[in-house]
Amino acid sequence: MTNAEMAAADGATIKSGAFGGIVLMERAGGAVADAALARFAAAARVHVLCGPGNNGGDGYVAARILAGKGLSVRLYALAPPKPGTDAALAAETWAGPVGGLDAFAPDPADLAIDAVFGAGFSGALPDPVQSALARAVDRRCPVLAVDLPSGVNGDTGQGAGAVACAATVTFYRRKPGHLLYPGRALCGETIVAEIGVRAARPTATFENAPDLWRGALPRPGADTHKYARGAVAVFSGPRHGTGASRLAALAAQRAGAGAVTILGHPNALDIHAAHVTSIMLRAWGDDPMAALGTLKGIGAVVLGPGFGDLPLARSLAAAIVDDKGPALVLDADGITAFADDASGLFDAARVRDEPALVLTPHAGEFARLFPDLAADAAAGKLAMARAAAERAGAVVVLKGPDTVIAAPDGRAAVNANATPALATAGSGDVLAGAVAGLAAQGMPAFEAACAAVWLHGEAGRASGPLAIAEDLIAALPAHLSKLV
Ligand SMILES: NC(=O)C1=CN([C@@H]2O[C@H](COP(=O)(O)OP(=O)(O)OC[C@H]3O[C@@H](n4cnc5c(N)ncnc54)[C@H](O)[C@@H]3O)[C@@H](O)[C@H]2O)[C@@H](O)CC1
Ligand SMILES: [K+]
Repeated sequence: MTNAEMAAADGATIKSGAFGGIVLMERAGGAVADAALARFAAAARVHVLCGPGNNGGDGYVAARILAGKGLSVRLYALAPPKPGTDAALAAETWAGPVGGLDAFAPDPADLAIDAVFGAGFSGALPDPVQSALARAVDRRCPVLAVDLPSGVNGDTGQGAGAVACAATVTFYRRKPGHLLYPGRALCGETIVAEIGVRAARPTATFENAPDLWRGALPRPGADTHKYARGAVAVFSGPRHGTGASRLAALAAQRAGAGAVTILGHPNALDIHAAHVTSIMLRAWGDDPMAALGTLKGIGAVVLGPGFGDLPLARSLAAAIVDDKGPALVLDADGITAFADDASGLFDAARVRDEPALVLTPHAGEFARLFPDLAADAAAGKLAMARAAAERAGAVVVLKGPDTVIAAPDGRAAVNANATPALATAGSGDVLAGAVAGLAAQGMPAFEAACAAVWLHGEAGRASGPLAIAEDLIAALPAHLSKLV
């Protein structure tokens, strides 16, 4: 849930009359105290740093509970809570002294609880907070964050001046900032505490996990045949650039597509022929689009990996999207081909009721296609991907350690299972092929992209830190077959 969605859920829960805000705050502070006792019960002293809002309120509650359990607790406030708020009520229950942040002098054997800012934070971290947090790091005192490490924006994960925490206790649902970098790394272990909040309305933001798309995975019936199981076409690069398209084609097969064909210039197909067996090869003459037209029942096309010829990629992609035929996964050179002007492609893509175009840019390619969105870095990766998806009428897979998958209807998922092993040549080609393999089997584009990104992450984990792209392909089926 975004910060605003969480505030709305809090508000609706309180309005429902089940219990007041102070009860939620007692539960939130109680969950923080529980986490502190479970992980840092031996702390010589517990320093609680409180801000002026409800995040600080949670801190006063936690301080009172921990002191009641016999721990040596000190409390420091950036500013007193505003009168009349739940935080002011919570502060009244703290009977001990309140120091200023400058009095905070931690030791390595202590614990610091960061209750300065949470969901209500935006903008820049004030200097006194930044220097207090930096003292905890300098003095090697572990930090337990309430809701978010102070300075991390819950919507974007951006966090200038925030420090890496040992653990973070958040409430009800994680926020995008817990999954997007650098926030994800700054949170440490993230603990989600149920405090009795109930959602006001459904959210459009998800962690990418099988629950989101499992129901849409292809499950072929007994009467199926190879073309009905999903036919994919992959455009090859030139003679000395065939590997990327081969990886995409193999990945499409391993994602379950029943018939995969590589289309290419005859001299490139000679190279493919020496490598592949169950993949079909189709030569194009002067007209690659006509060659595509001769293939049976194509459900998805991959264009871009190792393709090389940008003008040809541009005209092919435009023709495929105009045709309202198969889904198109546009990757790598296919994206770069539209760097100067993608408006025609996007206009044609937006006509479809269901998105049939999938763009899989990394940050650099994204900036080529959407320079204005990329320039507004403060908006964050999630907002960027959402705006791009809406503009392009496409599912946008904005790749990275925290890949965001966004649909034109506003849904977006943040992926969290990737490992550095995926940063290897050909890894993106495998992903593009897996998206196409699933889409060709009739999976809607958003679900297909989410599933492919997740399976790619699992394949990376299973293949270990030294995985190469070929290993990822080999590891795909084990993870997919567990889910169908
Ligand atoms: N009923 C609720 O809404 C609940 C909220 N909870 C806690 O409440 C928190 C959210 O509370 P709030 O909405 O009061 O927000 P916060 O307590 O996160 O921060 C709001 C305060 O910080 C100030 N602030 C924001 N950005 C600043 C900046 N750049 N520089 C200086 N000051 C800045 C604001 O003026 C305001 O005083 C959550 O993170 C969670 O910890 C929990 O107690 C559970 C229940
Ligand atoms: K905090």
